[in-house]
Amino acid sequence: MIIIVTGVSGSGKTTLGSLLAKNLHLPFYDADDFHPTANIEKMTHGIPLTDHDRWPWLDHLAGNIQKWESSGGGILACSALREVYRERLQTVPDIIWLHLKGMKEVIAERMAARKGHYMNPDLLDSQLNTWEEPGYGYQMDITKTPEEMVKEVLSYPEISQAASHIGIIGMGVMGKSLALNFAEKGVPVSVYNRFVEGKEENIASQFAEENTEFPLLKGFDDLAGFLSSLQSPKKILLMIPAGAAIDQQIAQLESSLQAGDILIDGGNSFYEDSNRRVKDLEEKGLHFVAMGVSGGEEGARRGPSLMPGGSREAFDILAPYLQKIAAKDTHANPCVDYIGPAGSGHFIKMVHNSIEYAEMQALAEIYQLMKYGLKLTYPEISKVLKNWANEGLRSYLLEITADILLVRDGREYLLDMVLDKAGQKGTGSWSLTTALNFQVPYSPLSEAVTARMLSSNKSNRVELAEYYGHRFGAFAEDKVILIEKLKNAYALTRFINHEVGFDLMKTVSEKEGWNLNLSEIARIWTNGCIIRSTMMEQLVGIFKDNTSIFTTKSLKSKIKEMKLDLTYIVGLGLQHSHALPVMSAAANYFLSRITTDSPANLIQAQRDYFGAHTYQRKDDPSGAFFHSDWKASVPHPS
Ligand SMILES: NC(=O)C1=CN([C@@H]2O[C@H](COP(=O)(O)OP(=O)(O)OC[C@H]3O[C@@H](n4cnc5c(N)ncnc54)[C@H](OP(=O)(O)O)[C@@H]3O)[C@@H](O)[C@H]2O)C=CC1
Ligand SMILES: O=C(CO)[C@H](O)[C@H](O)COP(=O)(O)O
Repeated sequence: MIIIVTGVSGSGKTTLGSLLAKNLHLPFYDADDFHPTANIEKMTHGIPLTDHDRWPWLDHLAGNIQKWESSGGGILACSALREVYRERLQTVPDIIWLHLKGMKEVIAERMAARKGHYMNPDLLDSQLNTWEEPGYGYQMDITKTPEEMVKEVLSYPEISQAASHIGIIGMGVMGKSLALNFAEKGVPVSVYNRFVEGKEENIASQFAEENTEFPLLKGFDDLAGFLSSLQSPKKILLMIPAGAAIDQQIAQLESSLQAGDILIDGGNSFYEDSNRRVKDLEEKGLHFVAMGVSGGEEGARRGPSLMPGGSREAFDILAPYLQKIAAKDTHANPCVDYIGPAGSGHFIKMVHNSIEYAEMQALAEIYQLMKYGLKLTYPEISKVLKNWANEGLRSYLLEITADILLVRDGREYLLDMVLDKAGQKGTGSWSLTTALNFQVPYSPLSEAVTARMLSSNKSNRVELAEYYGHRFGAFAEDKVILIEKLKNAYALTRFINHEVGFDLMKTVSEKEGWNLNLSEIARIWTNGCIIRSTMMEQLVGIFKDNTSIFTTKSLKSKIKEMKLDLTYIVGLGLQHSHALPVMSAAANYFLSRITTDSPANLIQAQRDYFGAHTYQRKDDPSGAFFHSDWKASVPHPS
């Protein structure tokens, strides 16, 4: 939405425009700020501008208007005294013109009261003489207060009924937060939630009513009304559960959409479903953008990490909007970029979540070791984690864990009241099946999923704990030394978790021909998402020059040092009956990756013994396959 406030100098364009911008959450621009120095010099000295002076300035503004419109709109205060000037600015359709009108005396008084403005009050006569009365737009009486004028403007049909740039379906945790994020960035947004009689009624309209500070947010409880409120091409973001709900929602929408309209699935859909949907909808002339969204409720509201894949053409249309709502990296660049074709955006979100699972499990293991092994109190553990954050291990998950440990429920810690059965919705398990399908070793990350499964069978655990008399053992070692070793063990586990996830992305990208940019993915994950961390910032540089964390020269000596502590901690923990699924799998994974002589020669021999599966020989570089009659060759004791 572009609104241009016109009128002679001193008529109150800047006051009304900036107040309106605040109310509509749109950026405000003052055309005076775009004048070249020569024009300012002239006006300061009371010399009227000629058309020759104005054309380059107007052309510059006209170009900006197009840019502002494509990135969600803006409000411009510009004298635009003559019709030819206004025509020059009319570079996008549907500009809303507000023309400020008032008596010369009132304007002169205001100009005289103005401090620090370069416009010489003597120019008022020249301005009034140049002014050509427009036959369109809204004529506004400047004797009203700016607040009264804003109220009046907000009731104009062009604004109150303006077509929305984005539509969101699904007013759950994420949909609501994203809607407010868009509205706050000045993007006109319509929202819709399904109507289930007696259960889910008027969710979207109520939501809009609860958020009247965003006049460009409109709520609809009927799908037809929602769809007709959207600008063409329609851009509809689905924030509903993955699976059948997405297919049903697409089926319900399809007949009302036109070629070129864009559907975006921002949920945690399985990427193979997204592969299919991108293809199916493309064949029907519709664009489908399968977009991973991370950051939870707070991220969605304040700035998520966004991973859009699928239709490139649609991404280019959506980019200005997504860039507005996304988190910003350390260089203030938005944490969003086109990921790749088909379901690649959902694929990397799935991998993100499996790293998330492993990072959470690693912290759970650290917490367990500190609580039962080191006998630290919750505030002590929290303090250690905060220190680690300040010593280079900062991550969102580490920080929230340090917070969680301090929360009380009456006299108890709330954490002690939380039932130890971990839930999961699918992305973790899908990552494992995908890794298996692509033959990518995934043990540390898969252990995190398995740990959640094991935790969920609480009654069986309780029964077996009693049966075997399981108790966590306490460590006798020096606490300070052990905490340092734990820190290194945790740090290396994190590198390994990320190596595993990025390795899956590298392999699938090569096999699917997606050309995923690992460094750019790391950049998108440096802010907004759940696995954001200082390590992720390091990975941006690492994946520019390396395809593996393990071959990064600058990390080699540190990794070697941390390896000693990881293996020590895993050994110590296991000896003291602490299950450490992710840390031990990480140690095993790393050792297996750096071993020259693996015992797999025995596996091959066994396979050949019982099934004639053949094997290759170390002393035959040709790679030929051999079979031996192992049984017949066993020397019998004489
Ligand atoms: N919560 C989080 O931290 C994150 C969630 N996600 C993903 O985003 C998506 C939405 O999550 P979230 O907002 O948390 O979920 P919620 O459960 O909070 O909201 C789900 C929304 O979908 C609607 N809905 C449910 N079933 C259907 C259906 N069959 N047809 C149409 N609408 C339906 C619900 O409407 P009603 O109220 O009528 O039931 C509700 O508005 C999911 O895919 C989730 O995995 C992604 C990143 C983070
Ligand atoms: O996508 C998310 C964050 O990025 C979800 O919040 C998270 O993955 C929840 O998944 P689960 O319920 O399986 O733990």
